[in-house]
Amino acid sequence: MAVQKRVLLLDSILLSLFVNQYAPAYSVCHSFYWTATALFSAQVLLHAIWSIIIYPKLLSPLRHLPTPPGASLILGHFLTVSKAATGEPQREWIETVPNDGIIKYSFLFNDDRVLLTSPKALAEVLVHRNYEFIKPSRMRTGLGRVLGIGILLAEGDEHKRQRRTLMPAFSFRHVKDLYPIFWDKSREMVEAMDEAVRKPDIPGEKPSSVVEIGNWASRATLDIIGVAGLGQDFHALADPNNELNQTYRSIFTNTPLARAMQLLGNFVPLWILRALPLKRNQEISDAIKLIKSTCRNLVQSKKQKLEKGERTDVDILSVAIESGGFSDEDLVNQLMTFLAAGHETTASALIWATYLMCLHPEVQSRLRQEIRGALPSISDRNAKISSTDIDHLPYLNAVCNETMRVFSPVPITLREAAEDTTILDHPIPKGTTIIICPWAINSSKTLWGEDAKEFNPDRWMGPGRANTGGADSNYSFLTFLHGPRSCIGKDFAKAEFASLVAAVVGRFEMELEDPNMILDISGGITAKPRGGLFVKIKPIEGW
Ligand code: HEM
Repeated sequence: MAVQKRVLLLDSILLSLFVNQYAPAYSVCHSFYWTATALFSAQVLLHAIWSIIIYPKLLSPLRHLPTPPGASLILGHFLTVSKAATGEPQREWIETVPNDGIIKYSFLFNDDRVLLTSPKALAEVLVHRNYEFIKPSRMRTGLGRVLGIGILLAEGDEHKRQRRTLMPAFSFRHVKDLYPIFWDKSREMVEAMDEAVRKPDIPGEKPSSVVEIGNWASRATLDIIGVAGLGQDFHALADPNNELNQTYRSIFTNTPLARAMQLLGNFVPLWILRALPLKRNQEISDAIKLIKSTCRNLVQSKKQKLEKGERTDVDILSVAIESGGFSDEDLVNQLMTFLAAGHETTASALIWATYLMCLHPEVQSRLRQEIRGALPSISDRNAKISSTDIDHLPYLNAVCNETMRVFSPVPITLREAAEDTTILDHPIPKGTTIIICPWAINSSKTLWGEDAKEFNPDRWMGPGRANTGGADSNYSFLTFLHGPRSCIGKDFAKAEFASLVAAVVGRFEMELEDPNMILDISGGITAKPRGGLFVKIKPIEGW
C-alpha cells in the first residue's frame, strides 16, 4: 500500500503548476515553490494517516489475525521487538497468543509482519509455494553488498539453476571427504588455544586461562571454509590479526549505529544512507573491497590451476568453475556468499555449545568421556578421522543438535509475498513481510513438549530420536530451514561443528569466566552473546 514519495512529489509539482496558472487565488504566497511544498506536505501527511492508521486498522485483510497485546497506535510492537534480542518476543508470542498457525504483529508505523507458527504454515511457505515467498528487496540490497548476489539471494529459475549446479559440492558423498580437514583445523585451534593460555602474553588474550571463544571460533571456521570450500588456507588461526577475519568481525558486529542504519534503511533510500559520511559506511566499503579482491584472486588462481590440469582438490569453487555455469563475476558473488554464510553461522554454534557446556558441567564431562573413549587423541598429528568416527558418537550428535535447537545461530529470517496470496487460507497481500523464526519454532512447547526451553541432549538419544529429538514434525527443527531454500551447507556445517566441539570438549575443561554472567544476546544475522563469551579453559592431559 506504500506510495512512492517521488509520485507524490511529481503530483505536487503538476498540481502547483496548474493552481498557479489557472487558480492563482488558491496558491500559497503566489509562489510555485511554496504551493508545491504545501501540496507535497499535505499529501505526505494524508498518506501517512492512511498507511499508518486507516489501512492497517480498518482495511487490511490481516487485521483479523491474532495479535500479541501491547501494540502502540503508531509504533505497533516496534519497541518490544527492538529492545529484546532478535527472536525473543516471537519465542514468547508463539506460546501466549492463541493462533491457528500464523500471528500478526506490527513493526514501526504499523508495517505488518506475519509470523509462522505451525508446521503446516511453514510447509506452505518454505516448500510447497516457496518461490511465491521471496527474499525482501531490502535484504537483497542490504546484504547483497557484503554477501554478493549469489545463491543465497537469487530468486526463481535463476536460484534453481544455481542450486542444481552447486549441489554436488555439498552432497554428503563429497562432504564425507572433508572430515579430515575439519579435524586438522579443529586440532590446530585447540593447540593454539592451549598455547595462548600457557603463554598469556599473546596479543588479544587476557593474561590468564581466559579466552574469548567467539574470536577462536570465527578464525577456525574462516580457515575451514577457506580450505574445504575454496581450496585456500587463510591462516586466520595462526594469525590473530588476520585481516579478513577482522574485516568480517567488524561488519557482523551489531553495534548501535549498525542497528540504527538498518532501521533507517526501512524508510530512507539505501543510496542516501550509504552516501552519509559515517565511519560505518567507510568500514563497510573497505570491507567489501577486501572481500571482493580476495574472492577475485581466488577465482583467478583456481582457474589458472585448473587450466594447467593441476586439479588436486574437490572444493566448492572447483565444482562451480568446472560446471561452466558461472561467469567470473558470478563466481566472485558465490564465493562472497560461501565465505559469509559458511563461517559466522558455525562460529555462532560453537560459541553457544561452549556456553551450554559451561552451564551444564555434567553434560560436558559425559561428552568428554565419550569423545576420549572413541576418538584418537587430539595430540596425535598422524591420526586420521573419518565421517564414521564423528557421526557414530551418539552423545556428541545429541549435544550438537540440542545446542542448535536451543540457540539456532540464525534466529530469524524473512520472506515477502511476491503476489497477493494466502497462507492457511488467510489472505496475504502482496509485499507482506513473513517472519520465519527458528528461535521460536525450535522451542515451541506445542512442538517439543513442556520442557521445550530446557537444554536436554537426551531428547536426541534412544531409538528413532537421533534425527528427530523426539518431535513429531521435522518442521519443529528449523535451524537450517527446509525445502528448496534450506541451508545447502547443512551436512558440511554439522560435520564441521561436531569436529570443533569434539576437539574443544575433549581437550579442555571449561567454565564461564564470570559464573554470574547475565546473558545479553546481540541480534543481527547470527545471534551471539554481546561483547563476547569469556571462558576459563583448563587443558586436561591424557588425550
Ligand atoms: C551451523 C551452521 C549453519 C547454519 C545454522 C546455517 C543456516 C542457514 C539458514 C537458516 C539458511 C536459510 C537462510 C534464508 O533463506 O533465509 C541458510 C542458507 C544457506 N547456507 Fe547455511 N547455515 C550454516 C552453515 C553453512 C555453511 C558451512 C555453508 C557453506 C559451506 C552455508 C551455506 C549456505 C548457503 C549457500 C545458503 C543459501 C541456500 C539457498 O538459498 O539455496 N551455510 N543457512
